Amino acid sequence: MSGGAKRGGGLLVAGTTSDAGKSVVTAGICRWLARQGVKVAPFKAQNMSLNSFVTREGAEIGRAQAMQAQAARVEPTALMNPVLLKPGSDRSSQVVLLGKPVGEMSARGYHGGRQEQLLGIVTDCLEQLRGTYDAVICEGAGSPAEINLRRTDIVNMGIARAARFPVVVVGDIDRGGVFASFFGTTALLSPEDQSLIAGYLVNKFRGDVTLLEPGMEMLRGLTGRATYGVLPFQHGLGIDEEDGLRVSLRGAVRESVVAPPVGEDVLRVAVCAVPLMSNFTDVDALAAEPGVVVRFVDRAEELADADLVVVPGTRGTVKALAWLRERGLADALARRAAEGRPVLGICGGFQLLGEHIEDEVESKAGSVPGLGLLPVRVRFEREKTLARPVGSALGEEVSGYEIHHGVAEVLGGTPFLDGCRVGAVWGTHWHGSLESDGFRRAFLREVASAASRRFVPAPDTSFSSLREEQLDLLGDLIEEHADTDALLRLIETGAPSGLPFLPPGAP
Ligand SMILES: NC(=O)CC[C@H](N)C(=O)O
Repeated sequence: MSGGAKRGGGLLVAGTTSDAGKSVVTAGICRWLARQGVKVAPFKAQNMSLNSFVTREGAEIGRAQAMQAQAARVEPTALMNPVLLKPGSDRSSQVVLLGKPVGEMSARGYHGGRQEQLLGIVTDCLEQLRGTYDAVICEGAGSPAEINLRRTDIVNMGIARAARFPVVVVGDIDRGGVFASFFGTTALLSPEDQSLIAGYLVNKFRGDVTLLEPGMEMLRGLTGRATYGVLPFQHGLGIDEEDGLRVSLRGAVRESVVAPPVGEDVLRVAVCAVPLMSNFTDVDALAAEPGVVVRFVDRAEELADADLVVVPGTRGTVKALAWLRERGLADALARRAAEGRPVLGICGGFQLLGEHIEDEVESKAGSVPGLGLLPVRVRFEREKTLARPVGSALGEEVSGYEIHHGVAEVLGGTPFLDGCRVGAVWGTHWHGSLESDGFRRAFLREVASAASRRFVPAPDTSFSSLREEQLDLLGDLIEEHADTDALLRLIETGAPSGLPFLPPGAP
């Protein structure tokens, strides 16, 4: 395959549960194949996430697929994630189709018909990718054995069946129950689906593999299927994961780099864990700086010792505003602003720092007063702004991306990217600006000085190199701990024939 002799091979990476590690395994396989000279693309028919990215063509896709494209060393496109569901509540999501929003939909309405119509579209996207790439590594969602959803499935066995792709099921052994999960996941599928389940991949293993080996032998005896690898537990690999419907990251600390701080003080960043937080990955670039400690908070008291408070993006600007007020965070932010202590609002977080919001689109709440910390008026439009702007701030080049319905009219302050700054309160619609190394350092110097901290940013943190290192680590995991010859055979020739059927099958 490495010579590009054969087109259109592939594999579906499914999971026994959400969070089993499908996204990172898919990325690892992409990086390993790319290193072998294989022209490879990632694919996820349908993703549910509030962490999204804008392609060069201006299409919105899940961040996980953009990260996997980088692992594959190819430019991300809408084909790689044709359906993106962005939850707006527990029951409804914005449906983004081929990179553009097409409407809000209830879960019932979606599974009750719409999803079936989408199978044709997503298989068509996969076929287009297969026509261009030697291999397409597909990621499933949740578990392929969600028996209530199988009939309308377009992301697990639905897509594997349409493409006749072999399936490898990833299980998280750290939670226990991995053998039963592998067995049960297989045994609850129809005979036709089971014929594509090639085998298993154990993820997040700690300890001595020889202790696991008898279990894998028994699993082979029970299922007639091989375990393609045992990947060890690794810290710090949570790059651009999906967030599913997780409501809050309250109390979570973003994993920081191991390098010691350069200056005498650390810098504490508190990120308000607003409802429907979008692209909280924006703060990963801060956590990548030695000496910057990033944590998610939801109490006013937690802002007291923070040197910088970030109000991140949200799919519910008006909802987030009400939440900040209810929890006393709004008052704490106003006090900070008055004291000249730094606050950074990004996208939805920027919008709510303004004076006024007119929203007949997202919340349909009409006219809502903002926190009034920035001279900005926001009006929500039906048309979504999707862009990849470049510009400069604090004398440094900045690039970012924009995903929002709200349009901001900036009425004063010092210009800052597309937004403005008043005193120590900064606001912009741009996501990803902190990934620009020079700007991030300059911004952190401003924060340190406003907070009177003897914090010094490291002179050489390169966010893109750190990201590359992580992707390389994922490639190493696959190369060193999976049976890559067997995986390559699967990708090239499909599931082995004669795989046994495990009763009872699909109900
Ligand atoms: N990404 C965001 O934070 C979006 C902000 C807001 N919900 C809008 O659509 O305008």
